[in-house]
Amino acid sequence: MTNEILAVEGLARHFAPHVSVIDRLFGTKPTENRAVDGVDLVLHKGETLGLVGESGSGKSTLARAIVGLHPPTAGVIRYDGEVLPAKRTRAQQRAIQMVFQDPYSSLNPRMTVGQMLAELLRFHKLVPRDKVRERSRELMHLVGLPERALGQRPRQFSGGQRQRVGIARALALEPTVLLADEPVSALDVSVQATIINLFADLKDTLDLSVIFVSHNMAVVRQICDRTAVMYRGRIVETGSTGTLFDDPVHPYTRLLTGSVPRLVGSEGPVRAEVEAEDDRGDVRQEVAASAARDGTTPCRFADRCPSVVAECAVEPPLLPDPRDPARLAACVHVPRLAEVVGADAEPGPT
Ligand SMILES: Nc1ncnc2c1ncn2[C@@H]1O[C@H](COP(=O)(O)OP(=O)(O)OP(=O)(O)O)[C@@H](O)[C@H]1O
Repeated sequence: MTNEILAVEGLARHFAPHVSVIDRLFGTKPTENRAVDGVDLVLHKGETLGLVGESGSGKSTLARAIVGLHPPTAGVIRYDGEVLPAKRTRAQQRAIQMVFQDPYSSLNPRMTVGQMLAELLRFHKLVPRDKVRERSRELMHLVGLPERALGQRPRQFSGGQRQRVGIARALALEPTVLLADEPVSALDVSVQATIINLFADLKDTLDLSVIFVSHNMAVVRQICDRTAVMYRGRIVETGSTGTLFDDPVHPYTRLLTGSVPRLVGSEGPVRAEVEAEDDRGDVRQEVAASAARDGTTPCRFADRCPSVVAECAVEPPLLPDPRDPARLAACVHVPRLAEVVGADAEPGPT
């Protein structure tokens, strides 16, 4: 008996390299972009899992792969225990839906909201034809928009209202898993809270399981049960949100979480970009030299890590079993850090 709704196993998504004029001139071979490079992750039923990391760490690519927009280079995605095939059935497509950062670019500007919803409901045969209007009205009610919104086009809405339309469109397909990719980062701060609250309400009302991708640590801290930290295509730490934020063990997580105000719901500036203090240049050079000499791959964070040591010339293994409820971190320091922070294991979500 498992309470997992989604599991990602060894997932990779690499992009072909961009060959520049300089590469052509000098005959150099650019390397492929390993945007997602061996991710193991589980999402439990009814849980909100935060996915954090700075820009370019691969969060959106991972989310898009899960929803089926990017075919994986390697690995599998399981939904309710079943491996999802390359070509998903309509029911499998419906089960995992995404809410995008910029709803404007994902909505057809020429169609009214009513037309968009009717098209989806009819295509997926979710309600009898004569019930389409009624279901559309229900969806407006669910996302807090008036029924008259059905007659309006995307440009007639404010940013927050457009995001509500984007959410209604995702919900029209009756998903059980919702991936929200930076759903509030394009909105005014005053509107962000209302959309966050809407997500929390919908999750409870509709019994959804949610992956919430965000730069905004304060929001993640507020709404996510567990959090996974991504760095250069890999998950470097996972744990229950409270523990991970209060006692981060991976140096990257420490920087990421330390760079934001502790106050939940704070409207202060939040930075996801982190810079390590550069006082370990000699060690970094030593790590790079020894990796080159021995043909090893250094830890991906070694070139920025404030805790870098000689052992970082060898990349730490991927996180162990993501089903382990204990907090996990892929770092050579973690056994030592874990000793310092005390008992590390904690019960997983039920
Ligand atoms: N379609 C694509 N083709 C080529 N490279 C891509 C594509 N999509 C993403 N990438 C690259 O993959 C890497 C990860 O990007 P991704 O958008 O997944 O990161 P992210 O963590 O979501 O960043 P952000 O928070 O800024 O959206 C980046 O180097 C990006 O340039």
